[in-house]
This record gives sequence, structure tokens and C-alpha cells, in this order.
Amino acid sequence: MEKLIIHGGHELHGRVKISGAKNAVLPIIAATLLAQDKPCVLDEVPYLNDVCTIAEVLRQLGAKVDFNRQQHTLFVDSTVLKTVDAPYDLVRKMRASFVIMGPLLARYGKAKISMPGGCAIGTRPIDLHLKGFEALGAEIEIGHGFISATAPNGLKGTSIYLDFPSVGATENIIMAACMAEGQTILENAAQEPEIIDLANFLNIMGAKIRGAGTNVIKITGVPKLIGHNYTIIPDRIEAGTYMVAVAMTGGDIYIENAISEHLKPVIAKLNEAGVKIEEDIDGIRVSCNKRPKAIDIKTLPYPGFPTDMQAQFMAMLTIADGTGLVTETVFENRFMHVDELKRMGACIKVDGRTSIVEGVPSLNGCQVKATDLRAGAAMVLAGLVANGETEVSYIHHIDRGYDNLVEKLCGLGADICRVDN
Ligand SMILES: CC(=O)N[C@H]1[C@@H](OP(=O)(O)OP(=O)(O)OC[C@H]2O[C@@H](n3ccc(=O)[nH]c3=O)[C@H](O)[C@@H]2O)O[C@H](CO)[C@@H](O)[C@@H]1O
Ligand SMILES: C=C(OP(=O)(O)O)C(=O)O
Repeated sequence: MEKLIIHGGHELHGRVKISGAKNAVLPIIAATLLAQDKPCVLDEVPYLNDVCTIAEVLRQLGAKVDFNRQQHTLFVDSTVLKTVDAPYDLVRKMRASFVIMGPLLARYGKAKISMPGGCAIGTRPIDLHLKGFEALGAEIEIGHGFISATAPNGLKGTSIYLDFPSVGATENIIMAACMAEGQTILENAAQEPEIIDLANFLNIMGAKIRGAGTNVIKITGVPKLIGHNYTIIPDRIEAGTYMVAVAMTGGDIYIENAISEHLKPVIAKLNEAGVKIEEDIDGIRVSCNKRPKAIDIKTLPYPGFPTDMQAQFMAMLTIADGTGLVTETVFENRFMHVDELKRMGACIKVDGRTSIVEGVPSLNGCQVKATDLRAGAAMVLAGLVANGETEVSYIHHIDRGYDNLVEKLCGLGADICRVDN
């Protein structure tokens, strides 16, 4: 089993370049399934386990997929597919692969996908995706671990109100509606930058989508989409993770590619904690020369504070000056990092959806595990400031979402390596 070994206590200095966004590239790779003519070439594709998994899902459907890891490009030719069935062994590896249902349904009027199931951070139902498909005229059947959707006469545009601004449901419904007859109006839609990136890609392929990035998205169906090249936006959560790293270790780094517009709540909260942040068009400079101040955070859908930054901020609060409250409203079980942080000497009490984090002067390195992707990032951050050695296991979770983490942190002066034993 691979592990990360970290020796804490090094300030971070230098430059780090942010990779393409995991949560943008995954639905965009799914969207390539809509291209009936011409292949797509995606640029700034991060090398992540999740990208490899969805690429494999597309290969199983019959697409030709070639991932050039060095160039960060992904070639996808989905013009001819051989099946619309996605098997359990791949979908279970990554919930986000369920986002292929919308494009398959739009293009073929049918799709059969293994139930994605829950994951460590919550039960993560897909009822909103399915209600959207049904509103567009699809019939849904669930049985034997699979979800089948059929629309033999094609999908028809309609009005859909999402009970919650689900990111995945917004993406799946946009893609399903792209080739539906007439107009679809999606209300209470998710507004994340990754939704805008998906809509931009679909529009370049010939779709007619307006309003992405607001809570009302209008999609006018078109008969056909054509493959195109596209560059993925930088990963705001990766950028935010490096920002918190400096807040914890001290130092001064420049984060190339980071888009401050996408990081407003993260920047506001770091400012409140006393971290210095300077924004320009090429990136963000972050510096810190004292212990961060305790702050309160509450996760919310975009443009609120991102749940995918909650664990990293909690790691920061464990060594902050004062007591901070962390309230998680998006996922019901996203506090698994608490027990791991406590192993390192953190002082945290959980009360329902809120954690009360009393900052301690220092953490102590020990053996901990990555219980999910961002919890794993939080353990790495804690290890960067802890006394002595921290060993983080179950790092396959971290490899789902951080491109070249070890190399990037070493480049900033951290003492971290990957070992296999
Ligand atoms: C690949 C990807 O983009 N993943 C992101 C996406 O996940 P994902 O798209 O799964 O997140 P959603 O926005 O759908 O989920 C948010 C909440 O809505 C609930 N829900 C969702 C769908 C549904 O049909 N029914 C339902 O009840 C979920 O259980 C959860 O409690 O957005 C999350 C919220 O910002 C992020 O943490 C994930 O990193
Ligand atoms: C929860 C996350 O991702 P996913 O939806 O892919 O599990 C995440 O990126 O933190």
C-alpha cells in the first residue's frame, strides 16, 4: 500500500501551477459522448485517478480515448459507440461517472448505468437527476443494481425546478436537454464555475445554452453536436488547498493560474484569519508570517463556502489562535477527518453538523489515514506543520483529485515523499 511520509516544520516558498479542474473535466469528458462528428481534444487535463476511470468508462462504451499525461491532453473520439451500458466495476470506482447518463440518453434515447451508490461523505442519492430525466420524457427503471432510462421518441424540452442546486443533476440535465426538442428551463440550478465550463464546451460543440453560472439555465435543443477542442479551467479547490497550506506553514507562494473570482469565499475567510492575499490576472500570491486567527465557516452551494474546502480549513483551525466553528450543510457525513486530526493532538468536538475546533499550539506527527479525498488533503496539511513524522495511508483517495501533489509540495520546500510498502 502506498503512503505519504511527511516531516513537518518547513515554510513554503516559491511558485506552484494549478492543474485543470477535476470537477470540470469529468463532466466535460462525459459531454464528449454527444459529439456525433469529429473527435474532441481536451487541454489542461489533470493526471488523476478519476480522469483515468472516466476515460476507461468511455473506452468500454466504444469511444477511442488517448490520454497524454505529459502534455495534459485527452483525445476522445465518441463518433461511433458500441454500447450504452456502463458496468458496475467502473461506476463503483467513481460516483461522478453517473454523469454519462444525460449525454447517452440525449444521443441514443437510452442508457443503462450501474447505480453509483453512496460514498464515505454521504448517501448521495441521484433522485434529482432522475426526476429531471423523467420531466424530459424518459422512463426510468431501477433493478438488479442498474438504472435504465429510455426515451424511444426522444426527449422533450420542459421546465424543471431542482429541489436543491445539485451540481451533478444540473450537469446531467443540461446534457440530456442539449438535443431535446424545444426549450428546457432549469431553475434553482447549481452555479459553480464548473457548470459554466461545461456549458462553454457544449456551446462550442453547437449547443444553445444560456444562463450557466446563474440559477436559471435555458437550453434550446439542437439536432446534433460536433466535436471540438477545449481547455479546462484551473482547479479552484487545488488552489485553495495550497493557499491553506501557506496559512498553516507560513511562507510566501505564488499560485499560478488560480482564478480569484472562483475563490471569493476562500479568500475572504483566509483574509479574516490574517493571511495576506494579493490577486492578479495570472494568479494569487499568498503569504503568512504568524499563526492564523480562528474563524467560523459554513459550507453552502456556490457562491457560498465550498464543502470541498471544509476539511482543509478544519486542519488550519486545529493550529489557529482561538476557537472556530465548522458547519457542514452540504454532505451529512463529512467530518471523518476529525478523528484523524485528533490523533495528531487536535482539540475538536462534534455537535451534529458543527465541529468546534479549539486551536492548539502544535500538532504531533503520527500514523493517520485519508478517509476521503479532501480529508486526505487535510491530513497532508496537518503533516506539513506537525512535529516529527506523519504517515498518511489510503492515499488512493488523494490521487483522485490532486495532480502531482508530492512534486508540487516538494517544489515549494516541503519534506514529503511517497513510499510503497
Ligand atoms: C465530480 C463533482 O463535481 N463533484 C462535486 C459535486 O458532487 P455532486 O454533484 O455529487 O454534488 P451535489 O451538488 O449533487 O450534491 C449536494 C447535495 O445534494 C444531495 N443530492 C444530490 C443529487 C440528488 O439527486 N439528490 C440529492 O439529495 C447530495 O446527497 C448532497 O447532499 O458537487 C459537490 C458539492 O459542491 C462537491 O462536493 C463535489 O466535489
Ligand atoms: C467530493 C468530491 O468529489 P466527488 O464528487 O468526485 O466524490 C471532492 O472533489 O471533494
